[in-house]
Amino acid sequence: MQWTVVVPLKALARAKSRLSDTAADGLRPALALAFAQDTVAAALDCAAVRDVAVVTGDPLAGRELAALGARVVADEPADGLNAALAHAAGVVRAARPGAAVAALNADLPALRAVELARVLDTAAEFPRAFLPDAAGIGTTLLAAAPGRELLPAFGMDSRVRHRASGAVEIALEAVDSVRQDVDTGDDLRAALALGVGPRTAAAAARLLIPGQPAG
Ligand SMILES: Nc1nc2c(ncn2[C@@H]2O[C@H](COP(=O)(O)OP(=O)(O)OP(=O)(O)O)[C@@H](O)[C@H]2O)c(=O)[nH]1
Ligand SMILES: C=C(OP(=O)(O)O)C(=O)O
Repeated sequence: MQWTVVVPLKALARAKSRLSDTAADGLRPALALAFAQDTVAAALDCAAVRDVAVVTGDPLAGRELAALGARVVADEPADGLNAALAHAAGVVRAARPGAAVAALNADLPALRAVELARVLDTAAEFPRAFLPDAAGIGTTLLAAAPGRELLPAFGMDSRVRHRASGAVEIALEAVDSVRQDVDTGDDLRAALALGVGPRTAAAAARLLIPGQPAG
């Protein structure tokens, strides 16, 4: 099965507020964009991915991610993350009613195409499926097979809420790069240890992160 991956990205100026102790106000927008670029580039490189749609109202992010090959969907109805995902899934399905749709967070800078393919191939066995984040509390990917609504419930404690919604939890080993979202300085250190994409590596080099290898 080939998936349309929907990546939500809020305005860069407001993004990654929980990284404020690691990255100053002036550096966070570039860091958030770098995470999204490395996430989208890896998704586009994935054999199980047909195409990538980024749902964002940020003009710079929209231009940069379109340049990588993503389609940009307007951030409507301006009512938060889950509404934006439901809107984008609707736009995708309006054009291709049989589309398999997977929502993927934009903050996965260590994402590897082969690991994403394993997750999506497993998701294809179920009507709806999700992958918990590295912390075991949230969600990094929610997938809906053709003909199934996405029904996104991202946000606080989304692992419990996605499970309660009937989505099957994907329990794969060795897909750390798909689970390692970056919300805090510790998350960023964990992602750097896994190995991040080139844009995040360059952006992180401008931060002074204890424990980060030099060069
Ligand atoms: N299009 C869109 N994406 C959103 C919205 N809110 C959050 N996102 C994205 O959804 C994912 C998870 O978002 P959050 O954890 O709420 O925000 P964040 O910027 O990652 O981090 P914090 O500011 O620290 O909460 C990220 O990829 C965000 O960019 C929204 O209203 N619209
Ligand atoms: C929105 C989510 O991600 P984050 O950890 O970035 O808040 C989530 O886990 O549902």
